[in-house]
Amino acid sequence: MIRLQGIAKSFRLHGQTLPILQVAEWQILKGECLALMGPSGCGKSTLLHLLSGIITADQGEVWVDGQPVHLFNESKRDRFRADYIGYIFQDFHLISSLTVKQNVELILPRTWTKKERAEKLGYWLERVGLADRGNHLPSQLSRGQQQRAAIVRALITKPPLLLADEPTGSLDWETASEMMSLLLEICKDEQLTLLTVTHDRHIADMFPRRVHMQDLNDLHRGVSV
Ligand SMILES: Nc1ncnc2c1ncn2[C@@H]1O[C@H](COP(=O)(O)OP(=O)(O)OP(=O)(O)O)[C@@H](O)[C@H]1O
Repeated sequence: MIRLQGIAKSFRLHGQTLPILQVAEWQILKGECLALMGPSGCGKSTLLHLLSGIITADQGEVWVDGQPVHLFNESKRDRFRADYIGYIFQDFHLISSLTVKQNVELILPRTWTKKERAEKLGYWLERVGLADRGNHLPSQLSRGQQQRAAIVRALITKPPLLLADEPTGSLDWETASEMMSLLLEICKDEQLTLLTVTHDRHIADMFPRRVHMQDLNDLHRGVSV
């Protein structure tokens, strides 16, 4: 599902080049659910941005579900992101003036009929326990409910790859573990691939596979590439 080959990524800052990522080779299989851990600033979000085509590598290959993301220009990467990637953020990124349903409807393909939209929305809101909250504004929901709405928005189109950047970072432990159990259960049922960045050891322990950036990123292993 994901294959990285010979990746190098640096940022230019104040006239200096800061190497951030060097990944010789890495693979995630279709349907795998994986927690990505590592200290602050080690490049976890940068890796997610590379996989979703928000940024490009200086060199190397990024393959997602058979797509050569490294070869795409900006508009093709935008299209790829819309079709292949579901993103879940720490702070939900819901539009505050829109209801839960309206927030989700914004990203639905124009080709979906009105009936299809209503059915899928109904199904997924029910599935995450928000059946009676579709017409509520984000401010009328708890933080856990807001993240559930964000999960529906990320996966309603069944993207092959779900990327979650600290999705439980702003939730209390009980809400966080409930939300993560739900997300893992859904990904298993729907055979979705999930890559989740987390600082939380207990959240990471819920995943069948865990990877530390230190093991992935040659810069942090002191390996010269
Ligand atoms: N656009 C940018 N320009 C310059 N430096 C950047 C840019 N984006 C990220 N960085 C730097 O790259 C490094 C890795 O950032 P990244 O956000 O990937 O880390 P992270 O592991 O996700 O950190 P955290 O756990 O704190 O969120 C940091 O030192 C950061 O300052």
